[in-house]
Amino acid sequence: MIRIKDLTMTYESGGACYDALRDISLELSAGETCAIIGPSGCGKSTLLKILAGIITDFDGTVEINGQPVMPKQQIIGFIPQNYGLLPWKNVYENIRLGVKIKHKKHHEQEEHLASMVQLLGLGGLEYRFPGELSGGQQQRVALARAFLLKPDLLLMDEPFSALDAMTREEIQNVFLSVWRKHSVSTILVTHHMEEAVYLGRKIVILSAAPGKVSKIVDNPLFGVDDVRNHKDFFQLCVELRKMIKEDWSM
Ligand SMILES: Nc1ncnc2c1ncn2[C@@H]1O[C@H](COP(=O)(O)OP(=O)(O)OP(=O)(O)O)[C@@H](O)[C@H]1O
Repeated sequence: MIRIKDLTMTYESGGACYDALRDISLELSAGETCAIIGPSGCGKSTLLKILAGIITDFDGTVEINGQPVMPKQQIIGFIPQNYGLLPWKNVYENIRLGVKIKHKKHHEQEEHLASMVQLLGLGGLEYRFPGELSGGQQQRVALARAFLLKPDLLLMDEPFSALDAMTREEIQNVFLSVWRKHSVSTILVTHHMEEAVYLGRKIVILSAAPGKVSKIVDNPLFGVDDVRNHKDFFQLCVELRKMIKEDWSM
């Protein structure tokens, strides 16, 4: 379980202090997915960095399975906005990196790695370096790395943003099928309402800066077969957009 209670995070820059996040409280059951949506600059990436253990200076409580965030002991998969690939390592090496760092048994991973490469459409690119890949291909490498790790918590910062519409839908489906197999607790940041409704069992709407929780929606459509073609899916997206428009204009 992920538990965030009264979280406030303040940045200091050029002698000025400002809150990036204020009084955030949120709970996520083990194996749940949560989509976070909020206006630019409201602190979404900051929240993920706190959960990843990259930012440690904050007020309030953040726990993963009853423990404070301890990246050395917990397996946390984090896909940042710039994908976090090492430019001097090829696709295979980048994908392996996470499990290598976590000292997982290597031979067990090899088969899994090969199927992940195929699943994410990276076949034939294994020996290319990140600088020789498109943005969408780099994003898929980052996804493969995170999926292979089978983390306790998966954090994704706009993970599908560089993909064209068709590939995006395909990879969202890949994500869901991997998630169904492993039930990884996942928090993803997105700017796309359809993506939030498709992938988030819970949808958290943050207000404009400093980010506060303005609404938590338990998504009744999460996991419904072929939901993108349901009229309820369109309806929920429209309702949430309306809610956001009112909230963000306040
Ligand atoms: N290292 C930093 N030092 C000072 N201020 C920062 C730092 N990182 C982010 N900020 C500021 O904190 C606020 C929240 O930033 P953050 O990147 O978390 O927002 P975001 O919601 O992810 O934005 P976007 O949707 O545009 O990616 C912004 O005002 C940003 O300028």
